[in-house]
Amino acid sequence: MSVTNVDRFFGGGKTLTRRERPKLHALSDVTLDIRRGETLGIVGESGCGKSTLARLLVGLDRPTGGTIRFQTEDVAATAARAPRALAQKIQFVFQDPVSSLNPRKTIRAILNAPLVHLLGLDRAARRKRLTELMDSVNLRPEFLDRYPHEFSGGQAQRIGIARALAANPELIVLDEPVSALDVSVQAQVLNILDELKRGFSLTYVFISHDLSVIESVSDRVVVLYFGRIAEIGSAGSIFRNPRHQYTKLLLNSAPAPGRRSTFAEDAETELPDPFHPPKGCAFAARCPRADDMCRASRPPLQPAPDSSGHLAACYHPG
Ligand SMILES: Nc1ncnc2c1ncn2[C@@H]1O[C@H](COP(=O)(O)OP(=O)(O)OP(=O)(O)O)[C@@H](O)[C@H]1O
Repeated sequence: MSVTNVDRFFGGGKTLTRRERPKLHALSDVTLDIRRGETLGIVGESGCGKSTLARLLVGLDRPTGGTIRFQTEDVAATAARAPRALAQKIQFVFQDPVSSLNPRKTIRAILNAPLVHLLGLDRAARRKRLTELMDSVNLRPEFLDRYPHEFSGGQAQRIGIARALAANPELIVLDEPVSALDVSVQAQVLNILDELKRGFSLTYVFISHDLSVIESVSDRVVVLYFGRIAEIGSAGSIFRNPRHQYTKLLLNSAPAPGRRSTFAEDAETELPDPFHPPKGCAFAARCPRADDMCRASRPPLQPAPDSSGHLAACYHPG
């Protein structure tokens, strides 16, 4: 998937009395590639645009600028013209496992829907696939006739994962898939995701505000700050050698190893006004190294000198 110069703002336009309606910049100028077979982690504190990006990647929303292509197709155009074809390739797992499942439907009905509507399987093929799906998320087939409220959070999230897997997608976007779960259950779900990824040659975009989760699952990591990419690189490089001062601050304030803390607890969370984004670096007001240049102009994403593919939008990296 290629995301090129993507913007998403909300609001804008004119009121009835022709006054300018303010524009909220949720995402600005986001460019990144998602490579086949990788887990791309996207991390950032609340309000930085993670969920907005997730919705754009799966075609639930369309960018106000820029393009998102999956293989050769424009995601927003395919979502409008052939949503089922898109859903066969790209799936989504939500944060809140229980409320993302229809409470009035049994698990069998929930899992059957994509098998009928996306794959057009006959009854015998569906029965076989249902057993395989339940098995792949370590749930007993007897559970098929139960309702979502009868499951624990971890079990419900495994059903959410089985539902995403049902149509044999190539890419799964997981938006905070373990954030609502207890830590012990998180590990279980992360292990299942890892096994599924290898077993079915999947590609994941894994969104979380939790540094320790992102560190444990990602091949590459994107750090979002205030709707822009602050830094992107291999997980090893980001966690061992962060270049953006924002990432450094986060890592320094998070206890390692097994850092359990998350952004909201660690960093001061006051962000610039999203209706009036600053001219320069959005992190300048919080940054120990900020100078006049940082406040006057926005630093572009620039590669590290070691040609590792690690980019940071910072005038004073490293
Ligand atoms: N439909 C919408 N209308 C107006 N503003 C929106 C809408 N969706 C998101 N926003 C705004 O866009 C910004 C980014 O929100 P988003 O939900 O993508 O952040 P997030 O990083 O996922 O945060 P959280 O982890 O709290 O969900 C926020 O300022 C949010 O208020």
